Amino acid sequence: MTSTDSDRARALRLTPVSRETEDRLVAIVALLEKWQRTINLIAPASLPQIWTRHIADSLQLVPLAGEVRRWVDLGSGGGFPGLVVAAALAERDGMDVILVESDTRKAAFLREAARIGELPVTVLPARIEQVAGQIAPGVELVSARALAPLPRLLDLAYPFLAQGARGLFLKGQDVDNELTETAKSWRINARITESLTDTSGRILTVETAEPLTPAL
Ligand SMILES: C[S@@+](CC[C@H](N)C(=O)[O-])C[C@H]1O[C@@H](n2cnc3c(N)ncnc32)[C@H](O)[C@@H]1O
Repeated sequence: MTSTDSDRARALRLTPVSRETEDRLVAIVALLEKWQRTINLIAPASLPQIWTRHIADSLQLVPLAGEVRRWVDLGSGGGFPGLVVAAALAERDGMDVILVESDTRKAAFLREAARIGELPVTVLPARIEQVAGQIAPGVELVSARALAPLPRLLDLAYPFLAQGARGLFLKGQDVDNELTETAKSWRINARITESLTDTSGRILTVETAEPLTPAL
C-alpha cells in the first residue's frame, strides 16, 4: 500500500462515501494531480495527503448542510470544498453547486473536473462581488475555505445570507478571535464545531448575520 492509498483509506474512514462517489473522487484526484504540474491548485506539500487534507476536509460539510439543493462555494480554487461536495451529492435530484472562482485557469480546471465526473456543477469564472447579487436568489447554503478573514468573508457571503442561506465556513483554530473581531461590525448567530480531519480546524456554521448599522 502506498502512502496515498493509506491516506485515502484514512480519509474514507473519517468521511465514508458510496462506491460511486469514491469513483468520482478518484477521477477528480487524478485530474488534479495532472493539472497540478502546471497550475498550483493546492499547496504542493499537501499533495501526498490530498485525501485527508482536502477531500475529507470538504466531505465533512455534507452532513452539516442538510437537504439543500442550491449550494454556492466562494473562491473554490482547486475545488475545495465545492467540487467535492458536488461529487458526494451528484445523485440528489435538482442539485446545483455553483463554484465562483476568479482565477480563469483554476475555473478551467473546475469545469473540466465537473465534465469528466458528470457533476451537478455550474462554474462562474468571476469575482464574487460581481455575481453574488444575481445568483443569490434561491441559494440555500454558502460555503468557503481559506478565502478571507471572517469580517471580509461575511461581506462576500452577505448577499446569500441576507436571502436566507446558511453559511458553512472551514476555518482555523483562530476562529474565536475572528468572531470577537466580527462582533464589532456584525450581529452574528453562529456555532463552531471541531474539524474531523484536522485537530486545529474549525467549522463555523452561520445561521444569520446582519451588519450593525453605524451610529449616526
Ligand atoms: C487560498 S485559495 C483557497 C481555494 C480553496 N477554497 C481551498 O481551500 O483549497 C482562495 C481562492 O479564492 C479565489 N478568490 C479570491 N478572492 C476572490 C473573489 N473576490 N472572487 C472570486 N474568487 C476569489 C482565489 O483565486 C483562490 O483560488
